[in-house]
Amino acid sequence: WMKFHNGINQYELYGQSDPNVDQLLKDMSYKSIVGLEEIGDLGTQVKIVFKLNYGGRGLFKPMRFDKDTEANPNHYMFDDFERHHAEIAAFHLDRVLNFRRVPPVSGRYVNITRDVERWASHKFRKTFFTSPAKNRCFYGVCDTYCDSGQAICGKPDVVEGSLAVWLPEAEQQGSRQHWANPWAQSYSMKRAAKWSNDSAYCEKVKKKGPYNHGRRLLDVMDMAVFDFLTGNMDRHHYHTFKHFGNHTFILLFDNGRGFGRPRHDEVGLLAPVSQCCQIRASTLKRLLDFAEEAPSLSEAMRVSLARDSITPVLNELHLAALDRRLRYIIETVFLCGRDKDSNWNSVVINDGF
Ligand SMILES: Nc1ncnc2c1ncn2[C@@H]1O[C@H](COP(=O)(O)OP(=O)(O)OP(=O)(O)O)[C@@H](O)[C@H]1O
Ligand SMILES: [Mn+2]
Repeated sequence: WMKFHNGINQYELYGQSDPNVDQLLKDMSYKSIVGLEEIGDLGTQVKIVFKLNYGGRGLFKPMRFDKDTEANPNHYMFDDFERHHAEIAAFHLDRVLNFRRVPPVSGRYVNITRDVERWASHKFRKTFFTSPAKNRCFYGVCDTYCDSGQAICGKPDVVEGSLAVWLPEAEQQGSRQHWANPWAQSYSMKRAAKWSNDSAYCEKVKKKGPYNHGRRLLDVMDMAVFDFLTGNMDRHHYHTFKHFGNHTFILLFDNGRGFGRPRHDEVGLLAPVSQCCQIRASTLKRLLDFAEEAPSLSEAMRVSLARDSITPVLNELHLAALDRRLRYIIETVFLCGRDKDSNWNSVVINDGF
């Protein structure tokens, strides 16, 4: 755990072939839970910070739906539930794409009695009950979805979920800055997002800091590629580590609303790329490699996810969607180059990252 914290640098969360990350993933799946912290104040849905043996800590999001349940198409994104399998798959996708900007996430089986109730405070413990089907359940304390109708239930007391490695605390160089995503989706049922009907939107963003200088705009393009691949519309903000300044990578946690609709491609998520007509050269190369040579993106993901304790994590529909969306991104970039009279130097940017 300490190696992971110490290895975070200005450009990435961990090194390309860091063996410690695989060890960390295993530890998060299997090391004993020795305590917990309740963090109902962190967001709308129930989640728990578990303390593990040997000083580890991780953010647990319990399973609400199995991996084949799709998001309700009549729900706006902000009414969608978080999916633990999306958190796990997003980490693997980020690593397969060589971004290394998502904190490691593992699948984890948790015993509600032994691992949760045992360590729960008085207030938390009052939310535990046995369901009519004789399974052990809890609903926790949080803003919106914490009542007995939305309880998390074990089988009979074991529940599956995702465990994300805890990032360093603010006082240990972990202080994070959060930034509004210029291309955030609309969070209103009545209003369209401001970028969606303004053809000069990108030019306006490009004039403002931190997008007018350095790597940030290209990192936003990478974020769009990533969110389009996962289908996560809930990127209202993004984070950076404060002490690395502005010339640093975008940290991508909170991916639980991805992988909800494998038959649908949310093209609006790619608006930054189609409006700015820019992509980082290393990102495009990575995407082209997956499009043209083996392994395909879906195959690379299948192999990577096979090592998780709750494999397969993604079903075939979600894996196929990754290949389809990958082709769509490449087409979008090619159309940009064509429209700019094949001035590829303004489309594909080699910034050394
Ligand atoms: N791996 C992590 N390490 C440390 N802190 C984290 C980690 N993941 C999340 N957090 C903190 O917990 C907060 C809530 O986490 P997250 O955004 O994943 O949950 P959420 O339920 O989707 O929240 P919201 O409803 O606010 O979007 C984050 O804003 C962040 O401050
Ligand atoms: Mn969220």
